[in-house]
Amino acid sequence: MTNFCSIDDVDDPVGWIQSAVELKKKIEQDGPFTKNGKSVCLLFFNPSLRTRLSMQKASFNLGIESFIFNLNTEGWQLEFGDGVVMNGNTSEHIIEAAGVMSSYFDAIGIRAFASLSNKQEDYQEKILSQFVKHCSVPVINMESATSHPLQSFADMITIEEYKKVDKPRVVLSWAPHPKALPQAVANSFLNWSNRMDYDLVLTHPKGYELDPGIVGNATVEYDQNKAFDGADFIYTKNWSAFNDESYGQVVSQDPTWTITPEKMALTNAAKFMHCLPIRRNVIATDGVLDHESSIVIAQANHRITSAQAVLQKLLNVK
Ligand SMILES: NCCC[C@H](NC(=O)CCC(=O)O)C(=O)O
Ligand SMILES: NC(=O)OP(=O)(O)O
Repeated sequence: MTNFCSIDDVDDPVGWIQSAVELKKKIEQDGPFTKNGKSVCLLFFNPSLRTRLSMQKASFNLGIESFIFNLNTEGWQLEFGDGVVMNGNTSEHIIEAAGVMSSYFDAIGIRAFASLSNKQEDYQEKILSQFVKHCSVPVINMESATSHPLQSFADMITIEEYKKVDKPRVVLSWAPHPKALPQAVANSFLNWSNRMDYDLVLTHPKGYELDPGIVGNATVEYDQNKAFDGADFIYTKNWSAFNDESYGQVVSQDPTWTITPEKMALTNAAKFMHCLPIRRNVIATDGVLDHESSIVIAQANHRITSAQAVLQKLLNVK
């Protein structure tokens, strides 16, 4: 056979069906095909560099096969509503999609950013929660509407590695950005940092307050210079407004919040961190990013560490 384009290419269709039934049994008996016999599907509704590649690299390191699926551009448009009459634009319900993928893979990773237009749906985690509900295998959050735990796990590993005192002063600072970005990275950073032994400070302009339940025990300081005083780590991130009146909007692009070498000089020789991608000379200047105190590449490298740790624990592999 040279091609497989139609049944005309099949010399013995009935024989093929019979041998395929045997093949199915053999697949079930013979696996695993990779070192650990496991596979994961990584579903992306949004772009990615680090998450995609670190999850693939971590899978590779563990002998787990990873399959990438860019759902937005390559998949059927999914329906998430219960009881919907699907006579509109959506072609496949999450119930079937999750069921099928669960039958193929041992875990499913999802990246689905916030809409930034519907606060209730975003904070109810409309997409991630439907995958969790309808998948029968573990689901891995690869940045959802409100959180990015793989990032925060990597961030905490990085701080552990670079800290010089037992209880470092860790400052999460808002910085300007031309686009409206989710609160997910900042939320997760606060969630995870609140569980560590940090002197945790949050600084942002008025109007950028985050969910008080997530801010937790962090000290909120509206004066960025005061916040930076004595800091051991400066973790920078932009986020759009969380409050009901201006949810998901850019309410300030104040360039005085950009991280500069002068601001870094206020700290206790702090390390500079950012989850990346970063807009140079908007979030932080070249002078900050190119200085030896910037640990953004080491931080991004720990995305492999966190991904591998999560895959190991979830899939019970070594
Ligand atoms: N996963 C890391 C950050 C992803 C996203 N950043 C962005 O969309 C930046 C896009 C830009 O700069 O055009 C965020 O903030 O949640
Ligand atoms: N930090 C992070 O999640 O990067 P990507 O958006 O490139 O995956």
